[in-house]
Amino acid sequence: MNTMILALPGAENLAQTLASLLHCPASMLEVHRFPDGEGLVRLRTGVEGQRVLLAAHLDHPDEKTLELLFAADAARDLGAAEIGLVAPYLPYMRQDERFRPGEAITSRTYARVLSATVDFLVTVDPHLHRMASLDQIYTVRSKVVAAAPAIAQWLVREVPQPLLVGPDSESEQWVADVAGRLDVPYVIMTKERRGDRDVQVRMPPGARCEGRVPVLLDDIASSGHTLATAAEVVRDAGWGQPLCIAVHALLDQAGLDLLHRAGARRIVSCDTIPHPTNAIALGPWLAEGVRGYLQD
Ligand SMILES: O=P(O)(O)OC[C@H]1O[C@@H](O)[C@H](O)[C@@H]1O
Repeated sequence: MNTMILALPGAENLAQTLASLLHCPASMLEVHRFPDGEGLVRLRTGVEGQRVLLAAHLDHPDEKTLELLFAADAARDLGAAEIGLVAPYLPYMRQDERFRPGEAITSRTYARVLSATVDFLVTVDPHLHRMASLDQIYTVRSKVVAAAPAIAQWLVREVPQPLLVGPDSESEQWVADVAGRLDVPYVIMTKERRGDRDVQVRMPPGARCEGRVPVLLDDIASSGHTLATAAEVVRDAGWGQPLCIAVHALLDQAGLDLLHRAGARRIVSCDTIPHPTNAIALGPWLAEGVRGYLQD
């Protein structure tokens, strides 16, 4: 079966990277906005009998998900044989519980919608905290690509003697993976979240830096408060200015300013979302993740 990549708006670079690594054509989705804000999508090339890989950056998901649903439905309607989604950042994974009475469990709802839309999904380090795997909420085949190998390779090149630091218990899965690949020590802090922009982070008793460069690593930087508070704790401990790494950089300029004010020596991210901090390219790992679905 022939495969083609269909880029949603903003994912043109991702689509071109995948197209060149997977040796298949890429096409850009056309989106027209009517004066009232409604959108109309149009596929510029035929898809009949083909496997269509939708490439999408799903930060700001409320704006982008409808375009994705319309594109997938149009492709299906126009005869696509199979539809896959390559979304390096999978949104709505954090609200996996009803924390207060009456709240929606949006991770489940979002998973149901995407599972009804595509045949398979490839993503990078989804925020699996209380869940063991995506299969608990996604009913389509899914492949999780780990950012850890790329982050470890980047650190080997850029930071001679790192000490990996996770700002909270959730981060240990990613921090331990990277530290294990580099054979370096790591420390996991404890975090208490009191609100969207109000967190308290504590260093575990007895933690030592031993002359290494502290590297704060988290899966998501959203408001930036988790990494900024952790950076302050690192500096208060006398460990110097930390390097901050996020797999998924959602933060805006105010978040970046917050991190700089907290004393981050440098802020870098993987390219799961286009962002000024992007330094770690995941294209080859994503392409490898997709290859498993291109057997016929
Ligand atoms: O503190 P901000 O940047 O807003 O949010 C990011 C944090 O919230 C958690 O779910 C993530 O794993 C990360 O630790």
